[in-house]
Amino acid sequence: MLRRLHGLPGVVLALGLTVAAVTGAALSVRPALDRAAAPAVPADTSVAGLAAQVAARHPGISTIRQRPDGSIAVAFDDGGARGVERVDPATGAGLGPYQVSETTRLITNLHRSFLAGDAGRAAAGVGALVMLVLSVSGMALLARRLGGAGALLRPIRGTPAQRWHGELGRLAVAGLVLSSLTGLWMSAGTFGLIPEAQGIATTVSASSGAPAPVGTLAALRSAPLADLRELSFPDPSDPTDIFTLRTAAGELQIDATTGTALAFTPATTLERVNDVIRTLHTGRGAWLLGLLLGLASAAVPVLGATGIVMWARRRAARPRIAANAPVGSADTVILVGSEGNSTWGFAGTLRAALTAAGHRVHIAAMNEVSTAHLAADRLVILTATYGEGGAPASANSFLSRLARLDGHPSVAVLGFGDRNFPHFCRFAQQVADALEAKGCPRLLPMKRVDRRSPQEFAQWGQDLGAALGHDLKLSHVAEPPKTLPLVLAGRELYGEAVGTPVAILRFQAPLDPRTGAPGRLPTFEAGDLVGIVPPGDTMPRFYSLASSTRDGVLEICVRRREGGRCSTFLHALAIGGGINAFIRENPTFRPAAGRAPLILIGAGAGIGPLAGFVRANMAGRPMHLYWGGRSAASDFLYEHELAQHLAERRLTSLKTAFSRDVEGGAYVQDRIAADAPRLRELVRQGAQILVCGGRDMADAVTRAFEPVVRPLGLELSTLKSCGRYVEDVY
Ligand SMILES: Cc1cc2nc3c(=O)[nH]c(=O)nc-3n(C[C@H](O)[C@H](O)[C@H](O)COP(=O)(O)O)c2cc1C
Repeated sequence: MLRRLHGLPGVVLALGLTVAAVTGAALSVRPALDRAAAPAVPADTSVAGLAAQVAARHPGISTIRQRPDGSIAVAFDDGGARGVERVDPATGAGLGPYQVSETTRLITNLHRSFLAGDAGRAAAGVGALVMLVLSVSGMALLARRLGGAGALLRPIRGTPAQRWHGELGRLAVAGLVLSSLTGLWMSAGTFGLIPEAQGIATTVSASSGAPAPVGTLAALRSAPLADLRELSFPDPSDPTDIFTLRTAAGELQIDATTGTALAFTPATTLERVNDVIRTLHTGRGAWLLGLLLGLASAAVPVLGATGIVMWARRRAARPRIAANAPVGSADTVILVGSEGNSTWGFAGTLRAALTAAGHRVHIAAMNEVSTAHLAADRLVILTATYGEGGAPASANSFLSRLARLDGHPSVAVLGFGDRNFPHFCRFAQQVADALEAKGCPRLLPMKRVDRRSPQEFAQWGQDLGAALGHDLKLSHVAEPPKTLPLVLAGRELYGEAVGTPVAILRFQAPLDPRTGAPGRLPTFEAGDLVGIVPPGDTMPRFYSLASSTRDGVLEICVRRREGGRCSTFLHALAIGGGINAFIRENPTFRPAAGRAPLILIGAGAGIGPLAGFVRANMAGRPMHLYWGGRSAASDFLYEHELAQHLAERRLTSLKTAFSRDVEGGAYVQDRIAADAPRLRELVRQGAQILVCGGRDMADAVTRAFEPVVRPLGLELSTLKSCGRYVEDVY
């Protein structure tokens, strides 16, 4: 619901909102400029003083108006010479005609009505309402992603579009809510939806003698100029006409002959509210607020563009459920909990494999769960986890609905998540627990898939097949990747002597066959993943990238595994040999922005992305690398390059551990334990820790790191949840 409220309306109205916001941002600068240009109003000047000075020059003066920035405009009709003039509040001297520039007029009209009269004004009002809904629903969505309202200030992870959208959104939300609420109010006022402020009409009788000089009128002499909004002069042809002085407090009628106050009509509450709202919307009279509101509005085009990118991606990945077996006839029901939609893709692969094996399969979102679903023989649940271990969008009402339903199918739950989060697949665990508590027999123990690993999914498929009594081959290829050809340009081989053959492989784009010029590499950063599909296979294997596009090569470290189809293929590839590959962003595994130190920890081929981060560290940010191999003589990957980086200060320190060396014989976690005080100091300075390598090594590093941070009153789970301890583990 929230997403529907936020997504499509935002995309459809992005252009209109951008026009309103950009023009609003442009107008927001005016109050500050006007204020800088407006002459200062002297504290001791009275309305009478200024009126006398101006009246001496303009006998046909009709009004003196003070704008919120303090500038004064005088309207006059001096026997045919009519006009509006700006005057100096201190001397009453003319400062030239008062006029609004054509550009300002155009921007104002665009802002208020899209240059389309009443229809445009109504559209602007609707725009304000949409902006309000988008701001509030956007914050609610962000809170849900980050784990609740209390987590709204946490670092935002995801693709660049998601990060920009979230970061700018939370910076701008207060300004946008204020602008849209006040805009909505003003718009409602324009269309008479807010009752007009009804001043109490007072009938006064003024004396009809000769008017006294305006500078002598007592009621005007006692009115400070700073309070003036507008002073209307009496009509010279009507001897009984009066002066009307408007201030924030109300309206004062003044006898033109005696200068006495005849009646005072205080401003109504509604008038005061309107005043405040106008100030809050325009920043007139509050230039700093105006500038802040302008900044918030300036974020709208970026929010619109990133929002459209996110929406388009989600749409492209949206499940297309074709030929779904009716729930009543299905023996197997698959329920999906997803937010970013990738889990739907896995569910589609599972459904295809089960259908091929002769099952009748119905697939639906977890939020749709009903008694009919629970009447099937078996229920398979695939669900992601979000925020602080919470439910994804399509499953957020599942647990409460389930509690009200009857039925006991046998169940298998598969969680999709990311080990970098402190609550890995926690929602899937909650679902499995709830089903067990309900008395549903377990078809399989609950399993977890880390970062959409097709291998882990395939493994689970084998287990499910075994439980069902037939083969189940799940080869999941997330949205068929568009691969591009690459050719092997260089190779270094390590570790053969110690039984861990690891190759550093460097690929380039093939030469353009027509021009012979070097082809272009796709865009990637160190730490992103390259998917490589080995010949005769459909399932890609993913390798962490050790280089970025700027390095001019695509570099990976590949350990050859016994029976490993892709690693064997890559190790056997001759220079000039080709592969088909595609890039998958891995935005969670990147050095955070800033100059805080980085602690890079890896073992074996896990050094790849870490070496890439060091290579890119031209700015000399403090980087400390801990790396473990087997033998310094055989598998010290990047030895020479790292030595050079140390000399160039791209790398601050390097600690290695070689497990098979006679001297030393240590693992990377031993180095961490030995260096605890130094590492603790780095964490105290705000260091981010990036770990890359095998699961066992990562677990050992976690155990070694916990005592490092505990004396600081920190838990690794806290560091993980704010992106300061991230793992890329296989
Ligand atoms: C903002 C955000 C929060 C996440 N929170 C968690 C979490 O707390 N625990 C977890 O295991 N995975 C977490 N993940 C990872 C997702 O569950 C994982 O990427 C999943 O495969 C996404 O599936 P979907 O595309 O179907 O939504 C999070 C991902 C994002 C983008």
